[in-house]
Amino acid sequence: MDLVNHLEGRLLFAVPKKGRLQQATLDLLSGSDIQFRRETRLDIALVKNHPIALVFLPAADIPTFVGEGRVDLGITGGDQVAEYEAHSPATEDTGVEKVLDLGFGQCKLQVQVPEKGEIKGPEGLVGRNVVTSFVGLTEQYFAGLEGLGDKMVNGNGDVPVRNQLRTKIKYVGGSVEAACALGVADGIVDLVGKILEGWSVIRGMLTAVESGETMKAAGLKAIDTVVESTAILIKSKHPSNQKLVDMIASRINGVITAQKYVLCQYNVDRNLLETVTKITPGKRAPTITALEDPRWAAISSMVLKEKIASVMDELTACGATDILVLNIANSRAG
Ligand SMILES: Nc1ncnc2c1ncn2[C@@H]1O[C@H](COP(=O)(O)OP(=O)(O)OP(=O)(O)O)[C@@H](O)[C@H]1O
Ligand SMILES: O=P(O)(O)OC[C@H]1O[C@H](OP(=O)(O)OP(=O)(O)O)[C@H](O)[C@@H]1O
Repeated sequence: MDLVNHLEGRLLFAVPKKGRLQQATLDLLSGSDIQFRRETRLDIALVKNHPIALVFLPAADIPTFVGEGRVDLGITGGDQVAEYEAHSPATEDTGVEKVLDLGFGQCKLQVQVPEKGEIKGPEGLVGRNVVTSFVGLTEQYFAGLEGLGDKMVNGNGDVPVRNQLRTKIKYVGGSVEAACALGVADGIVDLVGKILEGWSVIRGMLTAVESGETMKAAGLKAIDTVVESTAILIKSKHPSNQKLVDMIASRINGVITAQKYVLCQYNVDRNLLETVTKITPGKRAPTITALEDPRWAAISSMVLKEKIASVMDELTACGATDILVLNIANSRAG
């Protein structure tokens, strides 16, 4: 099939073609009932049930395609958007707009140095060699450290900040963590992932901790954070079909909300209504239904998944009974 001729009239939606964000993105599309079949080796897939074409691109390239208005919508890391913005400042027609934070792909872009080396803080890297895949953000960061922060304008004959920096910043496309051991760098600026740790009894919620496995394995330690990131849905300044963009954003938001919340149902003596509704206030307000026994009421309320165990403990302690927790398949909120 000549795919290019089938793109006419379709909203172009860029999704990561590989890597850490791909599976969660595909799960979101499936939860949003965006149906497609991707032919082997093809980076464009036509959506069967909407006038949309998915374009599979490297996460790092998605902000450029969206920012230049070649693609209407995209899912990528907030770090990639920040990097794009560091070297391509937005104009009236170019640049990306953030639509939704998607919550997955949590990571931090950090300054790292050899654990056993002499450099203790980021100032120790000024004037030295730094290797990264995020050149724009790293230049901005060291410009700040070197006191060049307010001279970052490239136009009007100003010397680009890159040429004024004393720190030498070099680009590599991957395996950044090897640069110090190989003698190419004194320090690096690289991503450190976050993983869900599990239930914290102390905090009464699910907690995420830094993974840092790659960093530790390479004998490095983090000495500062340049940017924190999660996956985001972005759109171009003038999308070809704003109505469709709104529909997709609303569907994706529904899936994310459904993943974050559970529905908690229980019965309670009406005298306790004021107390228990403070424990389960819901997103807007809890639903209170009358029971056959006029002294009792049934309550139904959305509760953050990460808090449900402590909420159930509190409800039980207050005298609520028949507490049920149900998963939410999908949702739409106002
Ligand atoms: N360890 C990690 N934990 C969580 N999220 C990460 C991690 N590493 C990267 N990410 C997120 O995923 C995005 C894509 O990174 P990833 O390395 O998977 O891309 P890729 O397209 O496979 O690139 P490459 O070929 O350079 O590895 C990053 O921009 C970041 O937002
Ligand atoms: O904190 P961790 O969970 O160990 O993850 C961090 C690593 O993940 C990313 O690399 P990736 O594995 O995508 O490969 P790359 O080095 O080729 O970019 C990043 O660049 C780090 O090297």
